[in-house]
Amino acid sequence: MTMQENRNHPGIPEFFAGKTVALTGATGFIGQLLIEKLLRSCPDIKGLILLIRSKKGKSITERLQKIIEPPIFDKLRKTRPEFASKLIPVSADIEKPGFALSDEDVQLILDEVNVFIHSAATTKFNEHLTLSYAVNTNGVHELLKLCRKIKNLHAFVHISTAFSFCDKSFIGEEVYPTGWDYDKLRTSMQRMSDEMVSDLTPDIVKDRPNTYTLTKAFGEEVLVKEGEGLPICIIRPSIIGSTYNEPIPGWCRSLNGPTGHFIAFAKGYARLLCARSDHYLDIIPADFVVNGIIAAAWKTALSGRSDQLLSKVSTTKYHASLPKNISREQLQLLGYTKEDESVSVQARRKSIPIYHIVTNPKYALTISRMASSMMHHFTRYPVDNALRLPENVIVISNKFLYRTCAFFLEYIPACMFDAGLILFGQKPKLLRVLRLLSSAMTALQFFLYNHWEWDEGSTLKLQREMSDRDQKEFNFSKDDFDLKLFIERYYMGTKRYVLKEDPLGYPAARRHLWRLRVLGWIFQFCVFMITWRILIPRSQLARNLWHLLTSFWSKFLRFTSISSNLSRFKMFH
Ligand SMILES: CCCCCCCCCCCCCCCC(=O)SCCNC(=O)CCNC(=O)[C@H](O)C(C)(C)COP(=O)(O)OP(=O)(O)OC[C@H]1O[C@@H](n2cnc3c(N)ncnc32)[C@H](O)[C@@H]1OP(=O)(O)O
Ligand SMILES: NC(=O)C1=CN([C@@H]2O[C@H](COP(=O)(O)OP(=O)(O)OC[C@H]3O[C@@H](n4cnc5c(N)ncnc54)[C@H](OP(=O)(O)O)[C@@H]3O)[C@@H](O)[C@H]2O)C=CC1
Repeated sequence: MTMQENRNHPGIPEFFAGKTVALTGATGFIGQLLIEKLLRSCPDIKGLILLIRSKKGKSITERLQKIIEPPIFDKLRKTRPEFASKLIPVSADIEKPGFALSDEDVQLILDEVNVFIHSAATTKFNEHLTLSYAVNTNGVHELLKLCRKIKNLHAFVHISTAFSFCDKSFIGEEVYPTGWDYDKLRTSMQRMSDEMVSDLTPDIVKDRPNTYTLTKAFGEEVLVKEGEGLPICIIRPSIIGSTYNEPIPGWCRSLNGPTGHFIAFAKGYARLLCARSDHYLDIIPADFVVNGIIAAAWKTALSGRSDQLLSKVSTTKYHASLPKNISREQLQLLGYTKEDESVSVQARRKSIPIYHIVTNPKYALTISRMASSMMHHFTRYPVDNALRLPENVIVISNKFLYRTCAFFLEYIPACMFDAGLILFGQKPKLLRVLRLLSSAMTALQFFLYNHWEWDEGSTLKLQREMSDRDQKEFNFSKDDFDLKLFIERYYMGTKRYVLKEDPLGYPAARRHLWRLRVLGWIFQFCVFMITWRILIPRSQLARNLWHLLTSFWSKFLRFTSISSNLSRFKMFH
């Protein structure tokens, strides 16, 4: 589809008019934003079928109410108060066969759905492989079975991650082989106990940092191997931050990604970051991701099946490297395969449209610049009740040095603080927070030490193919993107929506910071005096130094009083 041809096609809102969209992951961060954006910017959409599971004793209707509660729906509440009537919740658990959908709900989906967006995933990095596989890999397999039966499906949008192939440093628009036969692996895991799977996980995960990225990569392979004939596309966002502009700037809601660390630094819980300071942190605004997803659905629907393009694609043979600590026989039993793939599978790896929604080094900030820009916000817009004065985030790349510094600068003060809390009859908390942070830091480490670049060809082409109006309404272009402003909004959003602090509470927070600063000076002075008083009776050198200092001090005082008397004398004469 050339740009000119495409301009004659319906625009995005026109395409969605009268269409029904099904969405998994509706309760998630991206799912919630997608619902809002589709209802706001595609007002004639017929409806949204939301696949939700009941959780923690909450029914799906109760959970739907929670989805539309946050302030991101305020605009819609004002302009289209009846918007919720377009939302149809259906009970679906991705971990279960056929999502445990009722017959009526299956029929509703088959009859009504035109666009399917698959956003559900377990995003926890350290999830048990069996559960991660069930949701992130088998979920895709179950969904494709369902989609094949849908009467009028125009597009299936699968949300993956820019890190699904993070074992490579340049990530192209293709689904690389993981080296595993995911189906055989599933069968093997079914025969094993949870402990056995846990023991083997490091060998299975191999060059990847966690089960999340591996099972997401498998999810993409499912699309390659089982999605033939369907109008599929894949979205790969990098680290999703808060919203940049819409529906409100700075919207975020969990500690995922860097948010937890922003809070820890702002509150003064932590001061150190174990990372390569010259590396880029590829954080992308959530509204760019949502707009990219909607635009990709539109484009996929207009382009048709991805395998129509098969003939144009050349094939390459891949040779994935073998895991090291496990024998070849064991590996083959588990499902590791070196078998050659059919030409059609090889071609599909490159023919499924893939959209990288990333900042890429051209627009990203290095970790050290991000840390210093954060520092500026911490003091300008302080958080309430900071524990310690937020100071410059110290980025240390050497892991041993980091641990040593963390012991002195974070753990010892935390122990002292917790001891103080216990003394005043309160529950200790700082050590627990530091332990959580350290677990998060270990989990995120891989992303702070490695460097990636992504091919953005299809994403840029997609932008060019949108009409001027749609480019504005569904913006994900970085042309006018101000990363520093985004980081500021992200931080303010963290404060307002995650910490739930009053945006007008700065004067009190600043006064609190000032008190902390004075307390810090008093503390440093006391520590100095105590150490000194201990040293003076024991060391001649300390005594000499003390005399030197006091004599300098008295000379200085005498000099200033003489010079001020002199100047007074000059004034009067
Ligand atoms: C100045 C520059 C800064 C840069 C700063 C570095 C940022 C570098 C980002 C890289 C990010 C890559 C992102 C890839 C892009 C996707 O594709 S993935 C999608 C994003 N997914 C995530 O971010 C998930 C990350 N989180 C996890 O994997 C797990 O929660 C963790 C961190 C490993 C902890 O797992 P766990 O020990 O099993 O504990 P879990 O039950 O999950 O949580 C326990 C507690 O920790 C808290 N917690 C969870 N996450 C965090 C956190 N990040 N911090 C603090 N506490 C946390 C929870 O709220 C919970 O608190 P309580 O409710 O008990 O009070
Ligand atoms: N956030 C990020 O930084 C990035 C995210 N992504 C991808 O984007 C997508 C959306 O992420 P995000 O919204 O942030 O994730 P969230 O963790 O906020 O949401 C995950 C969603 O998946 C649902 N889900 C998980 N397990 C099941 C299950 N067994 N049955 C039904 N639903 C289930 C959750 O439902 P429930 O509320 O019931 O648990 C929730 O709605 C994911 O595919 C993720 O991999 C990619 C790159 C970065």
